[in-house]
Amino acid sequence: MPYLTDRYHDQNREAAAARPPGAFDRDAVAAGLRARILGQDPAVDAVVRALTLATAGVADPARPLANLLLVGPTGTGKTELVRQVAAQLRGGPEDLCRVDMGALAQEHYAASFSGAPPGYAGSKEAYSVFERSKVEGDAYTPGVVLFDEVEKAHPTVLRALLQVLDNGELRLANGQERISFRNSYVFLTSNLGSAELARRRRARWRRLADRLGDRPGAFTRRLAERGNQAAVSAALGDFFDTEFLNRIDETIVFTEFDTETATRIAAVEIEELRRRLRRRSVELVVDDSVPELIAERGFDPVYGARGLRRCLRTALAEPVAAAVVRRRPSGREPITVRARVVAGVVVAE
Ligand SMILES: Nc1ncnc2c1ncn2[C@@H]1O[C@H](COP(=O)(O)OP(=O)(O)OP(=O)(O)O)[C@@H](O)[C@H]1O
Repeated sequence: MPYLTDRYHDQNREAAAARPPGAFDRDAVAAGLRARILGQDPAVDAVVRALTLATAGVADPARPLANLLLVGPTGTGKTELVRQVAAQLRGGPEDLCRVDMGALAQEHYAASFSGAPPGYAGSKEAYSVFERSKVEGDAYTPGVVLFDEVEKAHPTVLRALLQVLDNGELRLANGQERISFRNSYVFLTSNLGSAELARRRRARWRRLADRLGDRPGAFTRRLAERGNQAAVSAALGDFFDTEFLNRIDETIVFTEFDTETATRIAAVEIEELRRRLRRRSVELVVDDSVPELIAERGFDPVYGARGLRRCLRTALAEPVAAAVVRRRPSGREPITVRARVVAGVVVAE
């Protein structure tokens, strides 16, 4: 007799196949992702391609809707892209099942991936690291699953993950239940190859510095990108079995971004701050010099955009907060705060 959960998943898949046509607006999704993920157009395009293939029903029904491996340096938008996919397809950027594979590096924690075996505490409750509703979605909504820093997981977890990537199912260790990933987009992130990319970048800059004035043209850039792809593939090939890599539909390489992209990201983050303040009746007016200052101070190619947020807090949010409490120690009457750069620091008044 088939498991009840199997029946549920079969129904789930049929229902998913019957999603009303037009529910996925490719252009709107692409524009939404591009507005939030800056300087990584090839990565956004690759994800939109995968979503389109799956929505058109081209994907193998016995596997996840797509298995995508996102690789590249820290702070370049890998996790953020998955969050934005969840925002586009589900209830918001937090509406996804995120599994921190770094936390499953040791064998005794690794067991939580597929739950407790029979006879162990928790086996009846079928606990695992997965939130079923976010993995399985429903008739109109796909699941979104993110396995972060996949290279850090214990080998037993990687073996179980293979099941997920291959059959779109995870049999829980209690032997009685399964979680279906067949209606999910599965994303995996990894920093493998990043050290090599950084080394290549340094070498490139050294060569360029030697030839002062010789700016990289489109051809040189394409050549460098191809070299980056090859460096990442080599690092992945050294670490993962071919068996694992063969189950990935596409490997998407994120690249380090430049100061111009960092300035645009700073502007997006500032917009977010303005929205938060507006909810408290504070209108923040920011001079163009502010995002430039934040990008200049907070951006470091090694840490990507991670430093930007920290810098935004210390360089802009703190003086703005001080201005708000100075001018409006209590109450909620609307005020306008202007922020501009004076002698290298943000002045808010
Ligand atoms: N390309 C980008 N466009 C817009 N914002 C970005 C981009 N990259 C990074 N950010 C910002 O930086 C923060 C950190 O980025 P994110 O978590 O996506 O990094 P990551 O590539 O997943 O790094 P890690 O490998 O360390 O997990 C995000 O919350 C986002 O605000």
